[in-house]
Amino acid sequence: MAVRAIRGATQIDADDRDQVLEATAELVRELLARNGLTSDEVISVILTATPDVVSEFPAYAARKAGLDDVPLLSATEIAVPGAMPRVIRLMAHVETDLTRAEVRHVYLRGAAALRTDLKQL
Ligand SMILES: C=C(O[C@@H]1C=C(C(=O)O)C=C[C@H]1O)C(=O)O
Repeated sequence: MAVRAIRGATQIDADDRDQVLEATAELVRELLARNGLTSDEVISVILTATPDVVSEFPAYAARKAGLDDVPLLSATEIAVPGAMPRVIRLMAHVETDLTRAEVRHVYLRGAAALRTDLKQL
């Protein structure tokens, strides 16, 4: 069993609380499913939102999505001029037998355009 880091991101259409809740839940769900994980194997998750997203804490959304006993933290992504708007990102540390090469990073919706270099299944 090793500790691995998994990245993910998604994009919402507007800074709307329901969209933050729903898109973050989808991101958490896909991260767990694509990597064969349960919440018991998640050590911690840091979530960021671009500065234009203030309607809800992504960490709250992740807890509501099932990570209820996982340490979570929300933070703001830096405001790089011209960067993609309304993006919620996550970095999860997990315990898994997956090798680093087997880990599936999860880029959903418009955020898929951020990392076209990553293999996605
Ligand atoms: C490209 C992304 O956005 C930014 C760039 C990153 C990178 O180059 O690794 C990571 C997070 C963000 O600061 C991303 O989320 O993957």
